[in-house]
Amino acid sequence: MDLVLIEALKVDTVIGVYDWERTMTQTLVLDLEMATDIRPAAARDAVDETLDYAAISERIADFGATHQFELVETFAERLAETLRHEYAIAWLRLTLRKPGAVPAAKAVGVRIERGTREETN
Ligand SMILES: Nc1nc2c(c(=O)[nH]1)N=C([C@H](O)[C@@H](O)CO)CN2
Repeated sequence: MDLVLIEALKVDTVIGVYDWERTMTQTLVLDLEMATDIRPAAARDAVDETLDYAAISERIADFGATHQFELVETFAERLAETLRHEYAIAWLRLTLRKPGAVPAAKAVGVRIERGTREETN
């Protein structure tokens, strides 16, 4: 199965478990792999035959701007549900990092995989 990628996408959102985090926007960094067969799009050279990474990046930015969660787990799960509902994504791997949350770490976060990844030639 082929993958459409979005790497190191910055997403501004209100997120965190502490009171001080509820009054400010923080930036999450997102990596997304989405399984799809790219051959129809390649054959026709047509963006409407594939997962449009520009449109999906805008959708993710809008999701961040319109939702507030405490946990990165909740953000990841709800975003994955939303994308799989709105786009033909059979399988995805979403990595969500919260840079600076643990000063001694480069980043902390979660990685989830949802759906079924079919292997094709
Ligand atoms: N597994 C998680 N642990 C923690 C989270 C989280 O979202 N998932 N969040 C926090 C705080 O919001 C922290 O990021 C503030 O610096 C702590 N642990």
